[in-house]
Amino acid sequence: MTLDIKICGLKTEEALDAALSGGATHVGFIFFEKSPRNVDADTAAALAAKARQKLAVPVVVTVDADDAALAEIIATVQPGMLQLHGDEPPERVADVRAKFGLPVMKALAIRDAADLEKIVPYRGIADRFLFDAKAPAGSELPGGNGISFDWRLLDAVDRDVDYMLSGGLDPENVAEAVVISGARALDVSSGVESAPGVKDKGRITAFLRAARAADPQNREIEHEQAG
Ligand SMILES: O=C(O)c1ccccc1N[C@@H]1O[C@H](COP(=O)(O)O)[C@@H](O)[C@H]1O
Repeated sequence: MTLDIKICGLKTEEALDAALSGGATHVGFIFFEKSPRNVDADTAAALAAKARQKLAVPVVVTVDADDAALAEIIATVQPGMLQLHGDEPPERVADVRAKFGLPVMKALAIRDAADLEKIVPYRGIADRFLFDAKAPAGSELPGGNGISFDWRLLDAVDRDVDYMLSGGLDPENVAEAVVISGARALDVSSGVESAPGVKDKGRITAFLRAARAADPQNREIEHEQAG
């Protein structure tokens, strides 16, 4: 399996096209009013439809959203996955999964080894985890802060835990992140922007290229083809 790569916080067709043509497997849409990446449901729906045509998974990102808000967003956008990026407890994740019939990726904030224990009550409930860095004190955003955590911590994660690595990734550090963490899935937002909420298509392309080049699976394939 080659890397899953999610480009998050998309609001424009230009950025979406850069993500899709660079081989993004997932594209994320932020539904959080305080975020500079907040998008309206109709715009996200049009972008999601185009993503689906290219076999990329549209992911709706919410923060402690209630059922009414989720129902409206899901009906309009028709995502393939939900990313719950707030303080949703395991019961709420199970409830959302059951009510909306979509796979759920639960975001967990990581700073040190003890934070990885947060996985335990969600195992068997969340379909996937998203490990993001803890937001800095005073930030209004639970994600999208461009901050990394120590990728070596992920050595301790069981191999059967399906997760995306996020937090402060960018075209310059993603190769190192792949090598150090061993992650099989990546998620990026602010690291492919020219300003908060403004995606940069050159940085999206560079990120995808650098991540794919660092993927040990790709290197194996290239090696087999050469030999
Ligand atoms: O990006 C946002 O504004 C955001 C707002 C609310 C919840 C989650 C958000 N983003 C998620 O955080 C990760 C990490 O972001 P970054 O790469 O460090 O900028 C991002 O990939 C989104 O999934």
